[in-house]
Amino acid sequence: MTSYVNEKETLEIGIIGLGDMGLMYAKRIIASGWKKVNVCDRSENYEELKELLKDSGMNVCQNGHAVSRQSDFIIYSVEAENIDKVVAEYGPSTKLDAIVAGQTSVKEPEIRAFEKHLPGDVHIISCHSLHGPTVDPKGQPLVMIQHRAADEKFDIAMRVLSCMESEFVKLSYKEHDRITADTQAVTHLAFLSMGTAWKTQRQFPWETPQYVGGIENVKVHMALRIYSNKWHVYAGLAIMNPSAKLQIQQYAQSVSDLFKLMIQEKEIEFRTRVKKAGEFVFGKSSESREPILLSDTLLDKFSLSIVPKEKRKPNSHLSLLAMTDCWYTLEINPYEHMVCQTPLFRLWTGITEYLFRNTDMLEAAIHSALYSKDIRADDMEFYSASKGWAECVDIGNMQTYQKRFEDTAKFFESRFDESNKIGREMIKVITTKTHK
Ligand SMILES: NC(=O)C1=CN([C@@H]2O[C@H](COP(=O)(O)OP(=O)(O)OC[C@H]3O[C@@H](n4cnc5c(N)ncnc54)[C@H](OP(=O)(O)O)[C@@H]3O)[C@@H](O)[C@H]2O)C=CC1
Ligand SMILES: O=C(O)C(=O)Cc1ccc(O)cc1
Repeated sequence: MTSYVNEKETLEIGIIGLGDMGLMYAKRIIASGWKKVNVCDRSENYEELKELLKDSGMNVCQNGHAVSRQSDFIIYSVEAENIDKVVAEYGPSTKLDAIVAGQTSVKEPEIRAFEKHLPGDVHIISCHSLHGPTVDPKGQPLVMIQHRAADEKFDIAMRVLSCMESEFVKLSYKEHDRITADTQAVTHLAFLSMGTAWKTQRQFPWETPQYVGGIENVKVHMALRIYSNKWHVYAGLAIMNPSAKLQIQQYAQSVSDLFKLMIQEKEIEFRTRVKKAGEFVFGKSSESREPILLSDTLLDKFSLSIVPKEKRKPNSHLSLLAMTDCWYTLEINPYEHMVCQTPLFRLWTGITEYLFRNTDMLEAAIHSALYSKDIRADDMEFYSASKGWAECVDIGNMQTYQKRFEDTAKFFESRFDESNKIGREMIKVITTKTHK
């Protein structure tokens, strides 16, 4: 990649939407020496942001027109739900020959908005950092989509975004949406369902013996991590991704099929189905790999629980058995998606792999799924929750999603700070010690 003399002094970079991701991008771009960074949020936030960012080196603008008129590389970092409206408003002001990108988590609506509202003489390159704003971007995947852009413009975008020190992954927007439907939308659905099931039971999982220790800690902290974030991020990437519906439906179906076999105690059918799926996903292909996850014992230190470890009870791990069943049914190999892994997907695949590679643990889960009456209630609630979430995504109503999300989030609110601290540490450990 050739870089140009004085490029960092002269190239104007614009960011529209100064929420968590937009601000993180702006700070990193400035920190790596780019001198002209024009930013804005909604006009009504202008005065407040101008004051707040007066020493940041950013040029705070009144609105997206001002950013678009003067910037050579503009990144929209707004809610997926708003992308069409926001691009319709500011897109026509885009500077001639500029590059326009978007940071939304789902690309089909973003690309559609760009094609519809941007002038023909601007370049379209999209991007997506596959991690949240509090995760160190270094080494994390950063998807780059050269949709309608000259190579020379794509090089500029890569030079600017190299400040993230992320791993670039070049994809088309369709590939992006297909992969993230699996890595993100389904993963989130499983954690959302766990949260809803716990809430419906009025149960803090760390106070219950079957959720104590080891990989249970991953379930608890990642579920709470999602619920402590903004609902629109998860709603957008599930509801607006055309590829997500099928995968989400299949996950809910897998939960339902397995649960039915469990309550009928159909051991042979259940066992055969679980083993067949496990062989497909984790059999030959994973034997030669280093396991993704750290040991169950190491994960024990990430606990919110005061229940002693000896009091641990077996768990059916219905959520993980269903994930494997879903991958098998859709013939998805999760390892092929690791190029687009998010920390959550890595942990989710990691605990599923851990269960399937540990014969004793898998046996205990199968036995408990079929015969432990005391966890039936939890599994029943998980089954209903996953069905409810899948229906909610299928119907596609953002307000319903918001209500479901916030209802559960409220139940866990008092533990967010504590859990997020542990969750961040967990992600740091798993990404630094076992990356790639
Ligand atoms: N959070 C995450 O973990 C990740 C998020 N993403 C994606 O990045 C995008 C931004 O997410 P995130 O930063 O978390 O969300 P935020 O809600 O924190 O940020 C979005 C910002 O855009 C602002 N905005 C809305 N309309 C306009 C407008 N017309 N002009 C200027 N600003 C506007 C919003 O204002 P207001 O709040 O008033 O609407 C808000 O400040 C989303 O599409 C998300 O899917 C991608 C990777 C990770
Ligand atoms: O790791 C996850 O899946 C997260 O929950 C964080 C996240 C949310 C949205 C994105 O577009 C990318 C990452």
